[in-house]
Parts: sequence; structure tokens; C-alpha cells
Amino acid sequence: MTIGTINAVEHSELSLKNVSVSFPIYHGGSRSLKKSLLFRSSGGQLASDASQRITVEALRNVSLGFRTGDRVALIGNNGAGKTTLLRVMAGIYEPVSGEVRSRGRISPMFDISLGIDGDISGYDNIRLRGLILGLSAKEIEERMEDITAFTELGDYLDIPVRTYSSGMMTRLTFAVATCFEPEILLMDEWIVAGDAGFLVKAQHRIENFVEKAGILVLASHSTEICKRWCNKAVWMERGEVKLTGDIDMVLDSYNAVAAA
Ligand SMILES: Nc1ncnc2c1ncn2[C@@H]1O[C@H](COP(=O)(O)OP(=O)(O)OP(=O)(O)O)[C@@H](O)[C@H]1O
Repeated sequence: MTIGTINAVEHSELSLKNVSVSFPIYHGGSRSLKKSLLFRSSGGQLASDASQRITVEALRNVSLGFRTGDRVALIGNNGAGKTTLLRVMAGIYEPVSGEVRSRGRISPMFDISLGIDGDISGYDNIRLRGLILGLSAKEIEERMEDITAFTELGDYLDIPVRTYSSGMMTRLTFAVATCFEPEILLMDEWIVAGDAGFLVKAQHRIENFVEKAGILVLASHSTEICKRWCNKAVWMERGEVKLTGDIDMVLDSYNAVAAA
């Protein structure tokens, strides 16, 4: 985790070379578990490791390269490997083989409430989250007015956040998470899907936020969301890259298979 001032890079890059990620399944010796898993129609491939444990190969030999301007949709069936791919890009998962390289700061937008301290005030949580995002104390104070105005939490910002409702908490974490210029932005679709009243207002903010990003990688099941936010797509199938390229071409191929 980086603490300190964000040094913006002019050109962002993100690449994966032959990246594989496996999850060992403990007690995997059970025949019934193995049998039931083998009948799954989607998800990563099953394999055995050196200790004869069953493992799920969530990603296998994934090679991809993105640069500034790329707005990439990750598409694929349930269990295809989209979330694992986002997490390995974010450095949350270590690949068992291959490498992930990046130029530019990576901002994962999942788990945006990670690190929130219930016993301190909203203001202090904004400062804490800002530091975790890599902003300096000065940069946080410069953004404080914008953040607090967006939350509409008023005097509540002076009291411990454990007293907040979940909606109030979302306002706080969302306002901080979107207060800077991202270089490489990794997101799940929930943040752009938008339904509740707050999210209508949030839509405008997230649009500005995403537009400023050098690279966007967005995992989504929605053709509409993919077309709205992305210009490229990666179609994942059982942990492997099935097709990658222009958004319309990849979505057309994917939807044609889904409809068949
Ligand atoms: N922590 C874990 N332990 C064991 N297996 C896992 C774990 N996380 C993911 N997997 C497996 O890895 C494969 C890929 O899962 P992943 O969550 O990346 O898929 P996804 O494409 O994001 O699916 P969805 O669209 O349903 O969210 C699946 O077979 C899943 O069961």
C-alpha cells in the first residue's frame, strides 16, 4: 500500500503475461465433492496439485496488454474468471505463474469501504481513506469541501461512523473513492449500474471519474453497461481468454453464442 502524493504518469500501461491463478480446495479428496464439481458447466478447470489436492484453475495462461485510452469490458459466464482477473491485476491475488506489470497507479474500486474505522468520525475517515488512496494530507484538505458536500452528511461527519446507516456509509466511501484522478481503474459493474436515488447523483460523479482514468477495466454481465463505458472487451471462458478486441465485435460474438 502506498502512502504519499500521487505522482501521475502520462501514459498508463497494464500487461499480463501467461498469468495463471489456482485455488486449492481443502478436503478435496472427497469423491462426492469432486464428482459434483466435475459436473459444473462453467467456472475454472479442476486440476490436482503436487499433494493431490483438488484445485480450481481460475485463470490459465492469460496474456493481455492495455494502454492509456483503453476502456475494457471483462465479459463471460459465471465463474469464467472475471473477478479473479480484476483481483490479480489489483495485486490482491498472486499468480502461481506468469507476471503482471503496470505503469501508473492501480485503483481498485471494489471493497471501497475497506479500512473504514467505526470509532472515528466521518471527517477522520475521509482523511484516513485519502491517505490509503495515496493522497497527501494537503491534497485531502483541498478535496475536503467537495467530498463533504457530496455526502450531504452535514453534522454527522463529526460523529463516529458506526452510528451511520448503510446508505450514509455508502455516500461517505463513494465520495472519497471518487475524489481523485485515477490512472488504472479496476471496477465491478455495481458501481456504474445505478438504481437508488443516491446513485442517480452518483452517476454524474462516476462519469467524470471514469472519464479521467487512463485505463478502465470493468467486469460486467450487461451488454448495455459494456457498450456505454467501454471501447474494448475481453471475453473470458473457463479461466482463459476466448476473444479480445473491439467492444462491438466481441459482444456480438459472445451474444451470438449465448443465444445459440
Ligand atoms: N476464493 C476462491 N476459492 C476457490 N475457488 C474460487 C475462489 N474464487 C474464485 N474461485 C473459482 O474460480 C473460478 C473463477 O471465479 P471468478 O469469481 O473469477 O468468476 P467470475 O467470472 O467473476 O464469475 P461471476 O460472473 O459469477 O462473478 C470459479 O470456478 C470459482 O469457483
